[in-house]
Amino acid sequence: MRALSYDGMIRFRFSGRHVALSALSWAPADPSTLGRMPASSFAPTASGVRAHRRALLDDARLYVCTTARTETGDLESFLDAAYAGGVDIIQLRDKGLEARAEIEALQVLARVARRHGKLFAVNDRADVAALVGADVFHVGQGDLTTTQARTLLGPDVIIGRSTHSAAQAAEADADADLDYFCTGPVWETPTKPGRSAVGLDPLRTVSNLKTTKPWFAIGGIAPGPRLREVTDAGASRVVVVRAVTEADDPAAAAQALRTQLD
Ligand SMILES: Cc1ncc(COP(=O)(O)OP(=O)(O)O)c(N)n1
Ligand SMILES: Cc1ncsc1CCOP(=O)(O)O
Ligand SMILES: [Mg+2]
Repeated sequence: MRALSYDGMIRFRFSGRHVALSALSWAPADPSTLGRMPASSFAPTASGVRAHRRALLDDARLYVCTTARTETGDLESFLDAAYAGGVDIIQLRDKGLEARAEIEALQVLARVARRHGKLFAVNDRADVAALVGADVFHVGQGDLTTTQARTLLGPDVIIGRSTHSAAQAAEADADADLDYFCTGPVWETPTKPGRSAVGLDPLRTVSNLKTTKPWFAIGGIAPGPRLREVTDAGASRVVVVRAVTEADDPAAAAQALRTQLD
């Protein structure tokens, strides 16, 4: 592996292929300070990368998480269809993948996202997010702290967190190093077994908080009455899994959700 400096970015060459680490124009932290860096240590770079990603996040309405679709072998065509149908952000969320397979699937996702001028996200693993130059990194309540994630990824990566109550959402909104948060699961879902539904009330509360950050409702959302309940409760952005990943026509499913959200 060879590191090359390039226009303020660092590219690593893996067996002839380049992976851009677009977030790495910041000074790496002293490992002894890991977990104790103040938010102000992470001034955005002058690259414009963060501003561009933030602008795309601010406009985002529809966020999809997908597996690597190993059984069907149609990851690239699925991603193309989902973005073409109006999905703004796609996250690879495949708990069964080992790191190398995850990186390979993310390289496909990165390529398709670039083709569409959209954002792509990595779940849970900051090392993987750094290696693939992720636009977005998502953490749950028990994952890395925001400070730990920022220390590893730098200022340009969009960071989001799952919340399961209005109190956690308020805390996320007040976290200077977080860019967005998600609240749910609104309904119980087989996609996140063991996580109880929070219902619509937290959405109403969060909506009344007049939060400063973009936030998404998640969990059991589908086009039609369920999405209407969510928007009536005050959410204007949603994350879905099955509604798009299990659709016969993912582009049409995404379009149906987008039309209802816009
Ligand atoms: C966009 C988005 N929202 C919520 C989650 C769930 O994150 P988490 O609670 O950490 O659960 P896992 O996905 O890690 O099982 C997410 N991944 N993405
Ligand atoms: C990852 C995650 N976290 C909370 S709910 C959920 C899954 C939502 O999946 P679906 O849209 O299929 O109900
Ligand atoms: Mg997680």
